[in-house]
Amino acid sequence: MSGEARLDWRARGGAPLRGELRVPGDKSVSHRAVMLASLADGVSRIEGFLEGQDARATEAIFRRLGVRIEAPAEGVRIVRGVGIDGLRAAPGALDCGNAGTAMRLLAGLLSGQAFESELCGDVSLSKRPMGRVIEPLARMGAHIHSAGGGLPPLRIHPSNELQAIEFTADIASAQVKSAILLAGLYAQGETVVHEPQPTRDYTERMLAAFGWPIEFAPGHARLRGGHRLHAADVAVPADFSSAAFFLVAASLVPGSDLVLRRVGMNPRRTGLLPVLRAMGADIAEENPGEQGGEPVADLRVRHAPLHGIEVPRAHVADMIDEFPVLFVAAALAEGSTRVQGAAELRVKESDRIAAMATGLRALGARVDETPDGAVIHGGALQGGSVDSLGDHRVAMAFAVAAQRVAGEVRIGDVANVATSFPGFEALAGEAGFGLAATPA
Ligand SMILES: O=C(O)C1=C[C@@H](OP(=O)(O)O)[C@@H](O)[C@H](O)C1
Ligand SMILES: C=C(OP(=O)(O)O)C(=O)O
Repeated sequence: MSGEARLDWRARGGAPLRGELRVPGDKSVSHRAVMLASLADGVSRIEGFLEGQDARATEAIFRRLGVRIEAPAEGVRIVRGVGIDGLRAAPGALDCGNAGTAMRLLAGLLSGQAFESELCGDVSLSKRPMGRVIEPLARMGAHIHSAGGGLPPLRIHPSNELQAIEFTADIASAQVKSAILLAGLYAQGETVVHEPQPTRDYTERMLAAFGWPIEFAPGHARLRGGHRLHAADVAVPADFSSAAFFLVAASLVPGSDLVLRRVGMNPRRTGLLPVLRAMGADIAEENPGEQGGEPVADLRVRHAPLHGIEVPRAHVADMIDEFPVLFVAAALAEGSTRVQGAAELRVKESDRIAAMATGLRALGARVDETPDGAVIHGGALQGGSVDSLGDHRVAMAFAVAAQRVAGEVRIGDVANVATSFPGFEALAGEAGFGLAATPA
């Protein structure tokens, strides 16, 4: 989060990736579990909670808003819900750290409260667009003021009563959809959201699990205000987006054979799988099951030569956080890979198209950037220095690239990996990565 010492990595090819591992809990599910458990009547237990800075930022905010949350063991939270109208004002700004999900979902949820609040974030979050939630929430009657140009910090003034809207989104964003649905809990009438492409549906699924009447199908959701949430236990699956780094690394490193245990397989998250398979990857889904209402499976990945493809636009929203590591797979594949329809990557924790293109070029790759994607020409990479720009997924993607590089890759500004994947270095090292932290 903001203010932490800068850290770099030195990464180089290690051993083939072998064995079994379990990546930490899903970030999207962890944020939502704390939010809904806090607003529920009764005591909820969350297991598999992500002990990463993003999810902990949300947890800390709800504590400040008057919710008692105990942490009896790693990954476990006992949340004593205060009821749908039980939050109380907190003095000073509520710090969302690096988490866009926290800020956008809270903008919706706090719009429905009878008190004023302020949301702030770190340097990266302070550059991310909030107009996409401010504008529809204003149509519902919310009063949100941004510091300027739709950027954080956001000051949310109480409004007398929110009115439901029917909203047709022009960007595929689960955060925008969720902000509107959470405001809709407090609105008069029926709130409806239509999306240009279906996005992750955790808010909808979890509202249903906490007993709020909601109708949803891919690309559409509708609910009415005026109900109550009932405490529920949440078992958070392992985060597919964290597993993705190992799926690509094991595909790339000869001799690898790795099993990733109990990975969340919500179809709105697994778009990378058909794309990697179309590139030649050997990934098997074993022991399919269900955990906390979400599909899960063990993923067994073995080394296989990859070749370039045109990434179908239809998969973009379902793999939106996996593009940094997909760029790495493409740079080490045979032939070229084209990514289109992914302009959203430019407004994540960094401009992920520019960050990946610049870093891959520093390692000798040819990458042609376009406004909404890139053409990545595959080949061999060499050692060099890259800057993650403080973006956790860019940092981990380059650690993956280094496993197939002749020479050392120095990766700058990696402390934010702890936002989504605490313990990445240790887990990656156990699996066979050559990776060491070094003070910058
Ligand atoms: O709703 C969520 O939990 C998220 C939605 C996505 O963002 P957008 O809604 O901005 O696409 C994703 O990139 C982010 O990591 C988590
Ligand atoms: C975009 C991401 O998260 P957020 O928007 O919550 O910062 C991410 O984790 O890749």
